Amino acid sequence: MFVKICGMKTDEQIRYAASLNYSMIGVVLHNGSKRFVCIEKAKELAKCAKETGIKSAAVGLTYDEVQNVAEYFDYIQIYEPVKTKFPTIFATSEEPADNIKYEYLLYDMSRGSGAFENFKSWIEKYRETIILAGGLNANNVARIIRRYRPFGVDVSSGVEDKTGEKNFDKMRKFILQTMF
Ligand SMILES: O=C(O)c1ccccc1N[C@@H]1O[C@H](COP(=O)(O)O)[C@@H](O)[C@H]1O
Repeated sequence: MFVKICGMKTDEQIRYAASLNYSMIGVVLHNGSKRFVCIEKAKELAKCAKETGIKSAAVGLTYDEVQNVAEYFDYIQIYEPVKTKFPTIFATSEEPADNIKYEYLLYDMSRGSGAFENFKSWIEKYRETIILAGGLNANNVARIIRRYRPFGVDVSSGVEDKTGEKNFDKMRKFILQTMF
């Protein structure tokens, strides 16, 4: 199971995610996010991910938000269907048109809000390739995996504590729930 964790803000968080065998980390460059990091910090975090061997994604709502750091990351994660020269995680809550090109398809209604909503029925067609996100946590992820059998899952709020910081105990419990 592919398991991505989003909203990394420190080297320590990245190293811990790598030690737990998360598949990919995300660094958020959307200015309105509480997980926003500046360009220089994003470059540092991308370097740390490379050192640990974990894959990395620069996350923004638009290509404009990630384009200045894209070359430092393995992927960009964007919510608009633009063609770029970078390997792309296309994030959407609508079924993608056939002409949209991406390396990974991410279903995400939440965009880092932690809100869970039932997944739309069109995702069933993509179950072998899709990554599911939106309000996942250690209490619901195993049920979602059993129900949809997706390629992967992605989490952010569900592994944070009340202050909005990544919680190492929740990170560990989450990934354990994806292994069965
Ligand atoms: O995490 C953010 O702040 C964010 C901002 C802008 C676009 C996407 C963002 N995060 C992505 O949303 C999913 C789901 O988040 P959550 O688990 O419901 O909090 C997350 O995994 C990121 O890929």
